[in-house]
Amino acid sequence: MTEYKIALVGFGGVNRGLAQLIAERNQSWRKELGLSLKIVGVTDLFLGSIMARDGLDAAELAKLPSSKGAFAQLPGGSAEAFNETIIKQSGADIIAEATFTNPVDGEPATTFCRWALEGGKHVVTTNKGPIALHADELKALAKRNGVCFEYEGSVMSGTPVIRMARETLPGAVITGFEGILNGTSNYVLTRMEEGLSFADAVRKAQELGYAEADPTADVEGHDVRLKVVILANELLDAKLTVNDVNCSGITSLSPADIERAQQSGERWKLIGSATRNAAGAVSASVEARLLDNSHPLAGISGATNAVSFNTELLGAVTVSGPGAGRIETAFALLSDIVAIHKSVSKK
Ligand SMILES: NC(=O)c1ccc[n+]([C@@H]2O[C@H](COP(=O)([O-])OP(=O)(O)OC[C@H]3O[C@@H](n4cnc5c(N)ncnc54)[C@H](O)[C@@H]3O)[C@@H](O)[C@H]2O)c1
Ligand SMILES: N[C@@H](CCO)C(=O)O
Repeated sequence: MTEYKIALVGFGGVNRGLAQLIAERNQSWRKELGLSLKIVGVTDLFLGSIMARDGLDAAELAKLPSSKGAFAQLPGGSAEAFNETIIKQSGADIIAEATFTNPVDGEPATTFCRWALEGGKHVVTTNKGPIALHADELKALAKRNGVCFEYEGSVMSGTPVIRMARETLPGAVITGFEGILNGTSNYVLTRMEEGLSFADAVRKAQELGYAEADPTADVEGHDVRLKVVILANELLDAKLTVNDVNCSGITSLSPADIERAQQSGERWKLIGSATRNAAGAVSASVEARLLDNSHPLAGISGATNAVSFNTELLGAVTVSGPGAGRIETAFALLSDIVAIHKSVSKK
C-alpha cells in the first residue's frame, strides 16, 4: 500500500469533489487500489490557502464554506493563495490542478504545471488550457523529470476516453471522431426542448457545477474546440492549434428552431469532429448540427457526452457517459492517480 501526498490547486467544484471522495473512500482505496491519499496543501485564489505536511482533514476541507478567504478560519490557514509555496514546498508527491480553464494562453495553470513537474512532482489536471495549448512542452518536461502528467478529465469528465483509446485502440487505426463534448450546452439544448428558456437552462447548468466560470465558453463552442484539439492531437497525431478549428456554438438557436426540429423528428446538437484524409491532413470543426432522431448521437441528453471514433478495423466505436459534474470529474483525477500508481509500481 502506498500513501501519496497530494496538494490541490484550485478548490472549486472538482477539487472539492476530490476532497469529498478522499474523506469518504480513502479506507476502501487502500484495499481496492493499493493506495491512499493525504492532502498536504490546498490553495485557491478566492478561498486562500493552507498547508500541513502531516495532512489535513479531508472531510473538514470538503465542508469549508465558499466565502472569500475561508481558509483563514482553519488553524494555520491564510486568506491569501500561496500557490507557488503550496506547489513547491508542501511536500506533495502529486499536484491536482483544477483552476479556471484559460482558452487563450492556458495561464496561470500552465505555470502551475511547470512548477510541479520541474520540482519532480506528478501532475493530474482537468484543465483544458494547458493540454490544448502546451501539451507537448509539458509532456516533455514530465519525461525529463521522471514524473507523470495525466489529464483524462480534460475531455468528457470522468468518462474514460483518452486513456481508453490510447490503450485499447492501437492498431484499429482511428481516422476521425465526432462527438457531443460539452455537458453544459447539451444540458441547455435538452432543457430547451422541455420548454425552459436559454438563460434559465444556463443558470441551472451553473448551479449543477457543469458550466465554466464564464459559460460563454460552453455555449459558444470554445470549450468543445479545446477538446477537439486535445483529442485530435492525442489520437490522430495531428498538430492542431485552436485557430485551425472552425467554431460556432448554440447561441443563435432560438426556441422556435428547437421546436421546429422536434416537430420534424430531429434534434440540434453541438458537434465537435475531426477527420484525417488520405494524405494524412487533419481537419476539424465545432458547430451545431441538426441530427435525425435515428442518429446515434441524437439520443444523448442532459450533461451526458458521447464520442464516436471512426476506425479502419472496427468501424465506429462509441463511448458515452458523464461529460461534466463535480464528483464525475473528481473521479477523472482519481483515475489519473491510479495510472500514476501503476506506472510508479512498475519501476
Ligand atoms: N466542473 C466540471 O464538470 C469540469 C469537467 C471537466 C473539466 N473541468 C475543468 O476543471 C477545472 C476546474 O473546474 P471546477 O468546476 O472545479 O471550476 P470552479 O470554477 O468551480 O473552480 C475553480 C477554482 O479555481 C480557483 N482559481 C482560479 N484561478 C486560480 C489561480 N490563479 N490560483 C488559484 N486558484 C484559482 C477559483 O477560485 C475556483 O475556486 C476547470 O479548468 C474546468 O474547465 C471541469
Ligand atoms: N464546462 C464543461 C466542463 C467539462 O469540461 C462542460 O460543460 O462540458
